[in-house]
Amino acid sequence: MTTSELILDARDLHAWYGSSHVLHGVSLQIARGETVGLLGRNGMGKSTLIRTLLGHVTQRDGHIGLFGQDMSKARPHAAARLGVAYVPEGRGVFPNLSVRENLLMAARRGRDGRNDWTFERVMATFPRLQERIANMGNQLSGGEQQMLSIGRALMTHPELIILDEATEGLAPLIVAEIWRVIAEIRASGIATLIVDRDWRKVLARSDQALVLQKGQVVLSGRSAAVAEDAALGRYLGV
Ligand SMILES: Nc1ncnc2c1ncn2[C@@H]1O[C@H](COP(=O)(O)OP(=O)(O)OP(=O)(O)O)[C@@H](O)[C@H]1O
Repeated sequence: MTTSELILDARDLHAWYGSSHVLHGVSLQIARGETVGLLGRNGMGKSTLIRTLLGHVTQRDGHIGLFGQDMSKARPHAAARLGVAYVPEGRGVFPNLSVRENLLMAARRGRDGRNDWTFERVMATFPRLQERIANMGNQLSGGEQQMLSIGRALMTHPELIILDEATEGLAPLIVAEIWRVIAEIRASGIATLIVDRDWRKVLARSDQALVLQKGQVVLSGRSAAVAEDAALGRYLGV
């Protein structure tokens, strides 16, 4: 893979919370349109890695390249302007705006002028949201809010969507619905970084995967190979 195909090129990342050293030299590359799974037990550094990539962890070291730009010292929001949409667990919805307003407010063209994720397409992708179109954000169930968050991310025409525990705590039917949408996003050519407790699904639906243990990458590669690795169960505690 040539460097120019990489939309994210993070190398040797370290992160600290005060004196606590949490990431110990993590590298992560994502190519255009690629789906990457990020696995690891609780507290191993997955969210910290994402927050570091987005510039939210200020005590950090290492290189972060995004679309060929050096973002190592960038502030939060700079990544969003470049086309990275972050869908944090159960957040990102305006409670006092309707579903329609939440979506329309997020709308903007992609960096290359793309406008293929229209309001109508998002509605067609999430039939449940269509039924709730006039409801306020705070009248939605947790699953509907999560869908709305993903819908808002799509309306920004991102190059990369980061989904941190998008299915956490949701009913099985809703979880299945979200995985269906994740597959649709993948098929549409948007790169994704996915954190989810269901490691089997993550590995079955991603191109590459990496497993974190105590802030270090202990296993990485093609997802199919990671799924077959004898050490996987030990790292995930399953
Ligand atoms: N704001 C914070 N201040 C101090 N320590 C933190 C903070 N956030 C996370 N940590 C610590 O950093 C380590 C990594 O946490 P992180 O949330 O990145 O793990 P994770 O793999 O995402 O796990 P989880 O699935 O539980 O969120 C843990 O030891 C955690 O206690």
